[in-house]
Amino acid sequence: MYLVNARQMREMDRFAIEKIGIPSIVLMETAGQAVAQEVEQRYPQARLVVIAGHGNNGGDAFVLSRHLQNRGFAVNTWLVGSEEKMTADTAIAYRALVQSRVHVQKLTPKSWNLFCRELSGADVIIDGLVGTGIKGSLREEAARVVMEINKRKDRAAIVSVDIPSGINADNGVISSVAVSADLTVTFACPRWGHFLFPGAGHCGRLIVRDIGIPAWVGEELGIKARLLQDEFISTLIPKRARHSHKGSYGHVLVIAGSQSYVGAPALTALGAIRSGAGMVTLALPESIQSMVVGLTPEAVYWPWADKAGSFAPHSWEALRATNQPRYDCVVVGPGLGHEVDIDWLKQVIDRTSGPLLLDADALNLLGQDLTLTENRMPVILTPHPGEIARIMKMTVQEVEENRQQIAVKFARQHRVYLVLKGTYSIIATPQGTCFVSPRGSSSLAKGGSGDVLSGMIASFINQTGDVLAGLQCAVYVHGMAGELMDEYSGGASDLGLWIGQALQALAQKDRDNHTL
Ligand SMILES: NC(=O)C1=CN([C@@H]2O[C@H](COP(=O)(O)OP(=O)(O)OC[C@H]3O[C@@H](n4cnc5c(N)ncnc54)[C@H](O)[C@@H]3O)[C@@H](O)[C@H]2O)[C@@H](O)CC1
Ligand SMILES: Nc1ncnc2c1ncn2[C@@H]1O[C@H](COP(=O)(O)OP(=O)(O)O)[C@@H](O)[C@H]1O
Ligand SMILES: [K+]
Repeated sequence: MYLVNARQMREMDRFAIEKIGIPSIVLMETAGQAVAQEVEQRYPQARLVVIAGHGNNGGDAFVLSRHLQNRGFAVNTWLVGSEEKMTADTAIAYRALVQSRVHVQKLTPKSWNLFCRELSGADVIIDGLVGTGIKGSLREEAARVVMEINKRKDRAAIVSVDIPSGINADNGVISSVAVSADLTVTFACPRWGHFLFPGAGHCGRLIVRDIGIPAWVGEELGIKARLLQDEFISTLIPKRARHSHKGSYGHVLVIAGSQSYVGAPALTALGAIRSGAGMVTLALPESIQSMVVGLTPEAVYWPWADKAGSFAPHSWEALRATNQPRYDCVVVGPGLGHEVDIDWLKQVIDRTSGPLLLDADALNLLGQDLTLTENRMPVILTPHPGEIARIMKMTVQEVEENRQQIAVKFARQHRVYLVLKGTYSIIATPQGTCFVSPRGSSSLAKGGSGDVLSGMIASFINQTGDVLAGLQCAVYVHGMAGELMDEYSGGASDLGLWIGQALQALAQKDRDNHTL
């Protein structure tokens, strides 16, 4: 499913109207009807207050008000704005509502108290004040209305049309206030503002409804961002064959760990093993090997020269041995600590082959010289916002406010695959496309979850035989596993169990899709 900004959504609309010939009023009617259906299904017999602005977001609200009234709901509809400023379609939707003998009240200083009383009597408040057309921060009257809506949050369900009013659909920024919705019903495809914070935190449950715009329009318009979904990921999950052996599922090499971070390599190995890797070799500083073995008996161990609990400067020479097996994907970084230097990393990069994933401390080293991976492909970087901020010499806040742009630009410029972790994780490719995973939970906001993810990525790259497919599977399944795990008690080392459950659920979905 495509993920768009406000301009791209307008282009999609225009394409549907001008090139396909769907009248704009039909799009509005379908959008309004879709929200009405969602409300009817979820809140039967609720007393409703519908709030409409004079833009097209308000037009959708007028349509849904008419349909819900016809369905027998008690609806009070308020216009916040003026009839003169209505768009052509909104004016049509407004006339149809009035001519259906529905009374629409206009918010004025005189009617303010009545408006507040009606809000207090509502079971459901529907917010059609402003949608993707917002400019800057909400004007005073709209901001006051939003604050009144939010005051009823405990007593009424709040449903936003398209996007909660006050959120910038391009970047999730809230300039002053925004509606805090329980349910948001959007149309055709989601907007970036639904997945970027702080706006994303105001959407509640997000429903995307088809309004008749064909999916291929996104491709026609060259939209490069997509939201990952169960249906798509379930087709990527590697199948297990009865007639197979450990070599069938790839060999992951993890070069990681130090005395202070004994668990990190074990968690990376766990991520790989619990997501189906055939073989995992752990290259560790010699002195910590005996401790890690107890944590991961499935791995093969490769002790490298040690200096005070970290990799010794020349430990990479282990890679010189001519009889070393071929590794299908190499992960470098988890728990390396600060003792290894950039020359060590350079040697490791130059002397290994196949897909290379740099995580954690390897990313900090890479920040000193971004040309290190220039001659190596494919390279995967998995920074959290703090790591990419260090690499790019920005603040974490700057990163968080520009997640999409930073991920896409960095991946393109340095020709790497980049996973910008966090809520919600973004996968960006060297070709400039990007994918957002809606999956995840605060159960993952704990040390070690990222180590598990790097192992999962390597394992899925090997099993799918494709870097992008491997990344998509790993990020998505990791997030799903987090959702299944208890938010409080689940730790990174418990993820293994939930990875299995997530994979089973996706595999079942794939089977269902192939059953007539
Ligand atoms: N394909 C789609 O997604 C469709 C979208 N439609 C709706 O159309 C909406 C976009 O319509 P518009 O482009 O008319 O824009 P909106 O209705 O979202 O916003 C523009 C209106 O909001 C007011 N406004 C803008 N900034 C404001 C601020 N800071 N404070 C207070 N008021 C402000 C403007 O004066 C104008 O009246 C979508 O959000 C959606 O609800 C539907 O009508 C049909 C199809
Ligand atoms: N609140 C959250 N919601 C969704 N995913 C989260 C959340 N917190 C953390 N994660 C995910 O957990 C992982 C944490 O990685 P990272 O910060 O590198 O941890 P560590 O280095 O301790 O292993 C990332 O994949 C991130 O996207
Ligand atoms: K809205």
